[in-house]
Amino acid sequence: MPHVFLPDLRLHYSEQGPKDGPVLVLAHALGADLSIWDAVCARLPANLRVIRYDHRGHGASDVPKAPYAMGAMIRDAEGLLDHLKVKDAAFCGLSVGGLVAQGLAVKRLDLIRTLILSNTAARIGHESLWEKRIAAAESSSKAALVQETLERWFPRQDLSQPRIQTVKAVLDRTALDGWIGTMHAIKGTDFYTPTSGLRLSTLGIASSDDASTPPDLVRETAALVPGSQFHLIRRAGHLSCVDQPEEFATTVTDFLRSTGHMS
Ligand SMILES: O=C(O)CC1=CCC(=O)O1
Repeated sequence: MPHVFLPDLRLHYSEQGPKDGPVLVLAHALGADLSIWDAVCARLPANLRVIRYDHRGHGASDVPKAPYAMGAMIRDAEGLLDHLKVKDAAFCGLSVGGLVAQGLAVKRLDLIRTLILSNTAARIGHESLWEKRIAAAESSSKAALVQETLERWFPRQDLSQPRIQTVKAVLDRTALDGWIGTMHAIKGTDFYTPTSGLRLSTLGIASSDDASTPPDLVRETAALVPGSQFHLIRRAGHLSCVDQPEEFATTVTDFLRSTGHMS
């Protein structure tokens, strides 16, 4: 799988579809990696060029020492798209990936033509929440961090289900520096004002059982961008792309067709 060599780290990414196809970029959640999109990617139209990447500190990207800044995470996405000479992409970010999506759209509107904000918000949680989570991650075991994350992301679900065990294996592999470093980036991020200034086609996707970024929060975030659309996925928790990949892929595809991003 390829890496792009950015000034301060190597970023891992993958591509599928024709090089001259309309581009969809997928950015994953905290502690995860690009594999959380596997089931969605298998259901996307073949004429899309789909680019996924691992945030710094995650997957097969390099793991700088914590803490990270949101500005650095946005620069990573910017560096990847510049390296691939991509313009006018649709950018779909889930949770912290959605923060990167908003920040990149604000910074480089030439790169992003269409925004998909999945299970995310202009601000995710309060500083005190992230301080508590960082302190807990620093003092307790990695197993405890993974377990409480799974319980929060997949509420009332049997965690032994194969698709959840696959996510668990990813979380188990994620470096603690990557996880904690990214929590610091989320803690300091509030995009309410910059996102309110965005003018581009935008879709918010929320899940009925997402306690981390509840439907009303996602709806309010998408509504910061005039003319935005909103879709609620039922029977899904924070990782809507894992819980309901068919509906996720259909929702994204229908939206991209409705905006003229793809045929
Ligand atoms: O861990 C959570 O509850 C939610 C979350 C925040 C950022 C992210 O990617 O997931």
